[in-house]
Amino acid sequence: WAREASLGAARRARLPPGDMGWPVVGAMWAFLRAFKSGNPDSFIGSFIRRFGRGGMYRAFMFNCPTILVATSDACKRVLMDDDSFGEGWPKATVELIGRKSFLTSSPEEHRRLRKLTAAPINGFDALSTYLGFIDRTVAEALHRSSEAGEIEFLTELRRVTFKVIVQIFLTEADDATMRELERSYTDLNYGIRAMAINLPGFAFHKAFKARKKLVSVLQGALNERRVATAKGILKSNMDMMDRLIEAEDEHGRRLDDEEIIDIMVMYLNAGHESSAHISMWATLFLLENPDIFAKAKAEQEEIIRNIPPTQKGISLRDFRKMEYLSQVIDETLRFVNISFVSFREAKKDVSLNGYLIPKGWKVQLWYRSVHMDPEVYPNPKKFNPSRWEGNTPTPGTFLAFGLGTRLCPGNDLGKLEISIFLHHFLLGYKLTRTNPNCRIRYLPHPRPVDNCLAKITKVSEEH
Ligand code: HEM
Repeated sequence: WAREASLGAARRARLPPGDMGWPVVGAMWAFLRAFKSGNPDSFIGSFIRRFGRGGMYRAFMFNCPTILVATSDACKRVLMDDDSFGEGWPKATVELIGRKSFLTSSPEEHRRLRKLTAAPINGFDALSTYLGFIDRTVAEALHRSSEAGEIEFLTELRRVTFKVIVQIFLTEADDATMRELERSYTDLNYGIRAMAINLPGFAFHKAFKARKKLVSVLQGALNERRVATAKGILKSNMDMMDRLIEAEDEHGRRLDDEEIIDIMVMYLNAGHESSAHISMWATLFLLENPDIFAKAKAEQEEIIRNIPPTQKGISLRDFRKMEYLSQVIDETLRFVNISFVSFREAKKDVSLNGYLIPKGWKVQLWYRSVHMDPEVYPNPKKFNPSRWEGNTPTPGTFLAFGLGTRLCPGNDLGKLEISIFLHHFLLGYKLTRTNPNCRIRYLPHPRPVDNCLAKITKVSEEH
């Protein structure tokens, strides 16, 4: 109320409709209740019901006055306007991912570091470099899982995608380091969308301890690199940590340890969670829809038939031929909404759709609402990969990877990993869930609470 009052009557009258909720907690209870009840759309639904379909609402969330934006056009305008909007992530996310990561860097620093880090993970050449490693890692993991009896399918997938991102960022990490990092990331993630309450029993507290462990492991790796460089030990292959150590800005300034570590913490996290979750969901949707499964499998069989006998494994060209599989993945991304919301902050007073977004207020971009809007996606609750056939989405309607200068730099890599996993799965394996009707938890990402307990069985001898 105090934050609204300080705007003055004229500016207050231009705020979008909404309600600041209960003192201190604001709309957080309603948000958590909706996500824990298994019906996350009921949160924005309650604003629509009370204040109309305008798509912009005011609320108090994560301890800040906030404008919720839930239409594709308004999301696009915020995402494309870097002069008016900067990053505005909640305190918990910034504390856990790192104050010197992309989440808080200045626009110039962000541009520079993004260029440095995105080039080695994107584009034809970069992806060709990783394809063989991804292919082998996926094939081995599926084979191992099929011999292991009951497994947590999601946990196995997270191990696969984590191995890939560690290979790119920290090539020489040994198994013990990998395991330590992996365990800490599980705890870190559970705190990322929580309130920043650093008291025992709260998700943030455990996550903060996990961050400390991650920092100490990465600091150890960084120290080793610096010692090796000082001794003049040269490596033949540079990984991302080497690139970050070597990087200089136009004044010759290098990144300090804290900056390198925060960028690594961010990339190692962003680079494995989403790909693993989407691989799991795509597999489950394929199994629930036998006709879609059959069509996707037929496409993969056709691709395999056309691989020349001299070629080992699949190539990037084969991956580009996976048109229907790409539709299955896009539909999974739309349907699951792994990044259901993104956060910005107004750098100045902004007028949008006739409403005021006051300077300093947070802006939440509800990607989930855009993907579930029946005017954008008819029958949105139906999993229908064919809706993507011949359909290039208009900008702002498909936000699975964001948009604008913060567009996900790992979008192609993520899709490649998911495609390779599904390629192997469709051709050679079957999955039987232990609890097919297991409850779904929506925070921090949608997943069955049992992490998808299942048995994987081989159906083809070729695998
Ligand atoms: C299916 C897989 C993935 C999904 C759905 C996904 C989704 C997203 C989304 C929605 C954003 C933008 C957030 C915003 O609007 O501010 C984003 C940013 C980001 N993603 Fe991804 N991502 C995926 C895979 C990856 C991979 C494989 C990597 C690493 C190689 C990665 C690294 C990042 C980074 C570093 C950012 C921050 C970019 C910036 O602020 O400039 N992501 N991702």
